[in-house]
Amino acid sequence: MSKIYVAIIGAGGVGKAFISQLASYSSRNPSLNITPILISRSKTALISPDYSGLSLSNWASDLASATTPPPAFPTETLKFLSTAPGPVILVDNTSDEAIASSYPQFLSAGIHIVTPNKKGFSSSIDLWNGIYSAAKNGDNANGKGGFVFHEASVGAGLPVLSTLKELVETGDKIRKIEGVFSGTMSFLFNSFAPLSGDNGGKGFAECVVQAKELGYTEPDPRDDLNGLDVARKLTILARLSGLAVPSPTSFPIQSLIPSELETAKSAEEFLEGLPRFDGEMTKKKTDAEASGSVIRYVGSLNVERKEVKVGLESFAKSSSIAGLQGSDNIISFYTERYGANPLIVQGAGAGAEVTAMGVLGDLIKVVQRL
Ligand SMILES: NC(=O)C1=CN([C@@H]2O[C@H](COP(=O)(O)OP(=O)(O)OC[C@H]3O[C@@H](n4cnc5c(N)ncnc54)[C@H](OP(=O)(O)O)[C@@H]3O)[C@@H](O)[C@H]2O)C=CC1
Ligand SMILES: N[C@@H](CC=O)C(=O)O
Ligand code: NA
Repeated sequence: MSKIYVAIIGAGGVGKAFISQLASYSSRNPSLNITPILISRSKTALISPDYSGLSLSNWASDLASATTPPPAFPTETLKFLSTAPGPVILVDNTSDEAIASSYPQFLSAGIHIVTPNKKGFSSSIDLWNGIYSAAKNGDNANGKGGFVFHEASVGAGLPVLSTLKELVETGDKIRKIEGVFSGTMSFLFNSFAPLSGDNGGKGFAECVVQAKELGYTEPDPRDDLNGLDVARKLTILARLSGLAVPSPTSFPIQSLIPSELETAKSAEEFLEGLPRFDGEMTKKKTDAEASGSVIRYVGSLNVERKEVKVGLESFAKSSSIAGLQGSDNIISFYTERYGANPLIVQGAGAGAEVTAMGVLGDLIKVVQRL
């Protein structure tokens, strides 16, 4: 079989785990001739200019000592990838909006895209339409377009988008989707406000720092705490359910960022100031406890009523949402076929390894279609 070229942009938490899973997949499937030709971070890159391929054994130390800047995006990168002598899969492991905005160009050039980056699918509806009109698994089925898959953009490696697509494609009607959609928010409230009520004296800000250290948060944790990460995931689910939500800010979102910290100039400045507001979150927690409940950050999409909502709610301790552990997500699909008993997907919704699994799973979907 001819070579399958892979270009990897972003080598942070998810990127590193992805490369290690790809190396293992590639060695278990040598006949596929998986050939990495680009591994880049924001300032440096490893490039194989003659397309012979990069070694995945020492890539981390090679990249750490590299001085070559990444090819300019999109023009130089597009030129390099579109002149490869075989199929190319671009893996975007960043959360960069500018990279996501170029997906239509790459797809139109026949380059396949797999990514956990939500930005392309949850920003303006025009970008969404641009991506799906260029993609082979969109409106460009008979053209030269590349395939695009983004399972890890919602619920990390959990089969959320594949489940939803299959429900829709087989003719079921989605009525409502609801649950916990953020690994960070799940971890925060499961550890700050556990069912037992006793969290060992941890403040909310301390839990946020821990979520960041565990690799659950977005590169800037304010993107989780302001509710936008969950709003983006619901935007993606809404669009796949047939609701053309114009943008992720076109419905109510409850932010957990104290108004005094809205002007913080960096994530570091924000995290430094956050402990001053621990009392506010502790009050919400104790108010809920007084009525035998716990607080959890949830979202819901009511397709029939065209309503999307994102925010904090109180849940009875016996409910499945209150009983989640760690970074677990729980996503309930209420559909015509499933009736009153929803189809439920549950499990870790953040973390490098489970997210990388979703990205590699998408790469395998592309490979199977080549
Ligand atoms: N972490 C998780 O649990 C989950 C993450 N995701 C998504 O996965 C993506 C990656 O997350 P994560 O790995 O945690 O984030 P990190 O911050 O750990 O990594 C991001 C990587 O992207 C690189 N990068 C950023 N901009 C550019 C650019 N313009 N060109 C090249 N490289 C760039 C960074 O470079 P540098 O190293 O130089 O800073 C870094 O290597 C995000 O879109 C996130 O939403 C989705 C589901 C779960
Ligand atoms: N920051 C996100 C990562 C996955 O999308 C989360 O916590 O869920
Ligand atoms: Na997923």
